[in-house]
Amino acid sequence: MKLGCIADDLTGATDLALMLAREGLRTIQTIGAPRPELDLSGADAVVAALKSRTIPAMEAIDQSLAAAQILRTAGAEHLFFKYCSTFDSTDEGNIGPVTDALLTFTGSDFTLACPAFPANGRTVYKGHLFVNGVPLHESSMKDHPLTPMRDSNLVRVLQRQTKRPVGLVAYEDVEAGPDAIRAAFAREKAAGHQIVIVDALSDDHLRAIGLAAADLPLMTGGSGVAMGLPAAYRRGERNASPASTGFDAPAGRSIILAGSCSSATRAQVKAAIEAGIPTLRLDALDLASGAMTAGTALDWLNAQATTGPALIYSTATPEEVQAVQNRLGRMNAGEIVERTLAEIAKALPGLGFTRLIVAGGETSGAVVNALDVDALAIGPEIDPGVPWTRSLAGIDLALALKSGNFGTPDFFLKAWTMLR
Ligand SMILES: Nc1ncnc2c1ncn2[C@@H]1O[C@H](COP(=O)(O)OP(=O)(O)OP(=O)(O)O)[C@@H](O)[C@H]1O
Ligand SMILES: O=C(O)[C@@H](O)C(=O)CO
Repeated sequence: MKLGCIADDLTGATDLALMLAREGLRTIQTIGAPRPELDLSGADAVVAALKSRTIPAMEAIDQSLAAAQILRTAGAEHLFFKYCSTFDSTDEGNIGPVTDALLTFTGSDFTLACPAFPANGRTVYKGHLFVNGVPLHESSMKDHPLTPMRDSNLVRVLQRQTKRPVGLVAYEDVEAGPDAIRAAFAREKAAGHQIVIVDALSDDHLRAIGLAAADLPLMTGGSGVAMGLPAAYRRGERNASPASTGFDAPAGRSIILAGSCSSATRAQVKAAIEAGIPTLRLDALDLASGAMTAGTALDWLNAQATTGPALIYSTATPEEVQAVQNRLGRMNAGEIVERTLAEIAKALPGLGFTRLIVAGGETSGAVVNALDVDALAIGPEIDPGVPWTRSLAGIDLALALKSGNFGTPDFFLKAWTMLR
């Protein structure tokens, strides 16, 4: 196995697995660290999806190291730590602490950190992260329910999370190509920097970074910076991207579960409502008081006559989320909603639902754990960063696990048309 990847959330893992598969690596995604009985012998890359983005840093380190050990034992030559393209984290971590621990694990003292993903509007320039052209701290990420991002300067953000000195490889070096990037790595290393934020504004930049960094024992970043790795492993030869074609899915009913409150998900919920999809809104305060339960939602679902997809969502505006968090606390509010969506998900196969779209990384983690899904085969891309997937064992399900901020407004409507 060339590459063992540790992703800090589920939709992030799917995003990375899609990138690697699309660029030509035989890729398997596992939920949690791979179980020993899973046959990984045919895989060039394995992406282990943790749910470690917002847990205490020590726990994130323990889980990441455990996954790293299993991947290494399974033959992984290099490791990749995947986090969000919007660098979701707090001053307590977990990007810095997990990177530190994985550097120590790999016995190395240098890596890069690059969340850029231009296809989804994430670019890094002079160390500053932009989301669709807007500095991170002015984007909707400033209001994220769990990891509000209030500083766009990633050198500063990461330096608050690690004692290892953080440097920058800026646009000029990246633009000049792989050799210049390698020289910049050497320069930064000589200056004592152990982690470098790397600028990237385009896919060409990402491919150049991939070529320059493919030999590092550890890479960290969004899925974008993995784009060049498969070609680097093939020594520069490009892979023809498979066309997005139909995907065989188990027969059954379709449902959308949305726990993401991102602006993209809000637009997708709005479009679904406007298109007349049956919808049920979960109110976080009602869930907390017990006035509404998973049972309420399941009763509603049973009462739906339509054969088309239904939507259950807790998606709310930043003001509504703030009000809920003031009453319940940030993590507690998130957990109450996640627990309810997980409880609903657990009952879905019994009601004949086999085709699911889930919006939100934390939400997807909760839902897929509830459904006992172990590993996923990666299917075609619905939108950049979001593939259809199919469970590899256990209950046969087609799953589209959508990162909060990904997808066009009609995502909840159009994704179904790819299923056969
Ligand atoms: N109405 C609400 N009030 C408060 N918290 C909520 C509400 N709805 C959802 N949440 C919580 O907000 C968090 C959203 O995180 P999640 O990772 O699912 O979405 P996201 O951050 O938009 O997606 P991604 O991580 O893929 O970028 C979850 O913990 C969820 O339970
Ligand atoms: O990198 C991203 O933006 C996504 O893959 C993600 O991690 C969202 O949770």
